[in-house]
Amino acid sequence: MARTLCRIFKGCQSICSLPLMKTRLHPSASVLLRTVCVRRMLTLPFRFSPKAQDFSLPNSSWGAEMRQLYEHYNSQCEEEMKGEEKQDWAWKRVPSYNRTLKHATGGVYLSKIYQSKARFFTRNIKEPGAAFEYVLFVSKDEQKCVCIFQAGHLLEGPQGYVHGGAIATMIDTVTVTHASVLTLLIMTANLNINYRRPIPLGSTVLIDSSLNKTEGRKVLISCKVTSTDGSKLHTEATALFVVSRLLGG
Ligand SMILES: CCCCCCCCCCCCCCCC(=O)SCCNC(=O)CCNC(=O)[C@H](O)C(C)(C)COP(=O)(O)OP(=O)(O)OC[C@H]1O[C@@H](n2cnc3c(N)ncnc32)[C@H](O)[C@@H]1OP(=O)(O)O
Repeated sequence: MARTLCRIFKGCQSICSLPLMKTRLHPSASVLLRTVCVRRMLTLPFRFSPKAQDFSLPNSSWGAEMRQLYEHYNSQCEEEMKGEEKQDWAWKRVPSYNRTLKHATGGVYLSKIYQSKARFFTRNIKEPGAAFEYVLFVSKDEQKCVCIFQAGHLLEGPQGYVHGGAIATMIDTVTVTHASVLTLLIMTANLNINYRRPIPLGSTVLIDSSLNKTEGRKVLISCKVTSTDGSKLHTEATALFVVSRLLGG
C-alpha cells in the first residue's frame, strides 16, 4: 500500500515536472503525456472499472452449436426484460468474470491491492476458445442450472479428449454456482464423479445440475454432462457443499 502511494506520488511529480507542461504541446507530445497520465491513473489503489469483461458472452471462438444453445436459453431470459408486470422468464444468465472478487461485487473491480495477480481459475487464459468456454443459466425457481461448455485444445487429457480434471473443474464450477444461488459462503466438501464416456476436444456439451436437498449447512447437488441433444451421457457427479465457518457462514 505504502509502495503504491509512493509510486502515485512519484508519478504525479514526474508528470508535473515535465518541461512540456510549460509550453504549448506538440500533438504527439500531448498524446504521450495523456498516455503517461492514464498509466499513472491505472496504478491508483482504488481503481473502479465500470464495465468489467463478462466472459460468458459470445465470442468469435464459439462454434455453431454453442451459439445456437446460447440463443435458445438467452431468448428465454429476454422475456423477463420485455417485462410486462407478470411476464414470466424461465432462465437467467449468470455473468462470469476473471476474478472471484468480481463475482461478489457484480463485476466492479474494487482494488488493485487485493490479490493483484490472482485470477479466477477457469477465466485466466487470454486466447478465446483455447480452454474453458462456457455460459451458465439458472432456472427461475433456482432448482436447476444448465451450462453450455465448449472444451478448447488446451484441455487435452487422453489424445483428442478432454482431461478428467478439466471436466471436474467444470462440474465444480457449475454446481458451486448453483449452490451459490441458494446460499452464500460455501465450500466444496465432496465431489463424486463417474466418467462414462470421453468428451472429444473442441466439442460442446451440456452440464445440467439439479438440487437434491439442503440440510442445515449442507447443500447436495447432482450433475450430468451430456451431448447437446442429450443422447450421450459423458459424466455424472454428485457434489456436497457446506456453508463455511471460515468464510463467516
Ligand atoms: C447468482 C450468483 C452466483 C455467482 C457465483 C459465482 C461463483 C464463482 C466463484 C466461486 C468460487 C469458486 C470456488 C469453487 C469451489 C471450490 O473449489 S472450494 C475449494 C475446495 N474446497 C475446499 O478447500 C474445502 C476444504 N474443506 C473445508 O474448508 C471444510 O472441511 C468444510 C468443507 C467447510 C467443512 O468444514 P466444517 O464447516 O468444519 O464442517 P463440519 O462441521 O465438519 O461438517 C458439517 C457437515 O458437513 C459434513 N461434511 C463435511 N465435510 C464432508 C465431506 N468431505 N464429505 C461428506 N460430508 C462432509 C459433516 O459430516 C457435517 O454433517 P452433519 O453432521 O451436519 O450432518
